[in-house]
Amino acid sequence: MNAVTKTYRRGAHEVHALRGVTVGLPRGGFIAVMGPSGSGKSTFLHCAAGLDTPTSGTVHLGDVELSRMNETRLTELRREKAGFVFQAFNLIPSLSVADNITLPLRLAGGRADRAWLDEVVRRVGLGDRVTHRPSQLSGGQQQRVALARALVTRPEVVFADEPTGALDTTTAAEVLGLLRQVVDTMGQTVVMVTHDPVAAAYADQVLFLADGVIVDTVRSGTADAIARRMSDLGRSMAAA
Ligand SMILES: Nc1ncnc2c1ncn2[C@@H]1O[C@H](COP(=O)(O)OP(=O)(O)OP(=O)(O)O)[C@@H](O)[C@H]1O
Repeated sequence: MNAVTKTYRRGAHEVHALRGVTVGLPRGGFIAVMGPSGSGKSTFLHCAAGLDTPTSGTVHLGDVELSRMNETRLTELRREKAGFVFQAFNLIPSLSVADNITLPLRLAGGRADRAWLDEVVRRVGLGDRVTHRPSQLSGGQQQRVALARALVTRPEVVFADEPTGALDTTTAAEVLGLLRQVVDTMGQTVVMVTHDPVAAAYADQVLFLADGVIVDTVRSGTADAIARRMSDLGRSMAAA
C-alpha cells in the first residue's frame, strides 16, 4: 500500500479517513491493526482488501495492483485471493453450515471438493455440525463457520475486522488460535483489525493508526505491553 488516502464526503464536509498510508504487509505474517475509534482501521482494511477504492495512492494484493481495477475485476480478484471474517459473522441463515462454507466457491462458478471441505471443517474444529443451520450454533461456532468460508478458496490473505468483537474471552481465544494456525501451518497472511490488546498479542506485528496515519509499527508483545503502547498513543494524541 503506497501513499493511500481515502476521503469521504459527508454533506458539505470532507472526512479524511486515511491521510497517506504507506506500508508493506509481509506475506505469511499475522498483522494486527489497532487505533482509537475513527482512526481509519476499517477503511484501511477495506482499501487493502479491494472492498473500497482509495481516493489516491496504490494498493497491491499479492502481485496485482488493485487501485485501477474496475468493480467486476475487483470482485473476481477478492474471490480468488482474499477471505473475509467480520465481527457479525455474516452467515446466510437459510443455508446449512456446509453450504455457507462452500458459497464463495459456488459464487466463483466452482464446486467444493468433498475432501477439501472435510479438511477445512476439521481444521476449524466444526466436527459434525455441517448440516446445522447457523441459528443452531453458538457465536464461537458461527465464527468458525465464517473462518472456514474464508479459507475454502485457499486465499493468499484473510482479512478480519474485529473477528472476536462479539465473542466471550474463551471463545475469542479459540478463534484467535485458529487465525494463528492459518499463518503458522497454512502459510497464509492474516490482517486483523482489533481494539483488543489481547487479540493483537496473537499477531507478529501491530500497526497503530491514529487520525488516518500509521503512527507506529511494533513487533507484537504481551497484551499488557500493547495496551501500554495504545494508552501512550492516546495521551500523545490528546496532547497534540
Ligand atoms: N462511508 C463513509 N462515509 C463517510 N464517512 C465515513 C465512512 N466510513 C468511514 N467514515 C469516517 O472515516 C473515519 C474513519 O472510519 P473507520 O471506520 O475507518 O475508523 P475505525 O478506526 O475503524 O473506527 P471504529 O474503531 O470506531 O470502527 C471516521 O471519521 C468515519 O466516521
